[in-house]
Amino acid sequence: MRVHLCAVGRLRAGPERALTDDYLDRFARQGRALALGPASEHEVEDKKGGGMEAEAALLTRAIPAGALICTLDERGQVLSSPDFAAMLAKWRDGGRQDAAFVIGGADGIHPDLRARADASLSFGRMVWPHMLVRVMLAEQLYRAATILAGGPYHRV
Ligand SMILES: C[S@@+](CC[C@H](N)C(=O)[O-])C[C@H]1O[C@@H](n2cnc3c(N)ncnc32)[C@H](O)[C@@H]1O
Repeated sequence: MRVHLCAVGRLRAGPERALTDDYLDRFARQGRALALGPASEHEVEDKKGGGMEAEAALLTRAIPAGALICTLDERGQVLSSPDFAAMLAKWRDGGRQDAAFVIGGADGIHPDLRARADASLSFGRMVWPHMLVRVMLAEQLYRAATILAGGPYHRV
């Protein structure tokens, strides 16, 4: 199952870019034997100030047809890392080719796009900057792959 990170905003060169690249590389390597990944990033930007609605249209275009959709949202479900790994494995085993993780912009994700999602994942009730959410998601994807592979990275 291919993984897509569909995000509002560009991660420019800097610590968040370096960390995201590192974790997504590790995820690609670890996930290969698990039929998970690689993960690709799709960054969208609405330069006309169209707000959440315009961003939702761009995000919808970035999500591959037929993909399972997981929004990143502080109002979403808080999962343990093993539970997140189990969700990924279930999605992979369900036979869909693509899973899209959607990260919103400053105003969040439009309610219509949130309503279409198959899952909504929260990294706690605090609001994080979208760049950090991308880093954390990349790390959790890598961690999930190590959990599914039975590797030593994740310790309970
Ligand atoms: C700066 S936040 C915008 C928050 C916005 N006020 C809202 O109502 O969603 C940008 C994006 O980061 C992600 N995000 C921020 N905090 C999060 C959290 N605790 N859990 C999951 N995703 C989060 C969401 O995708 C959000 O759309």
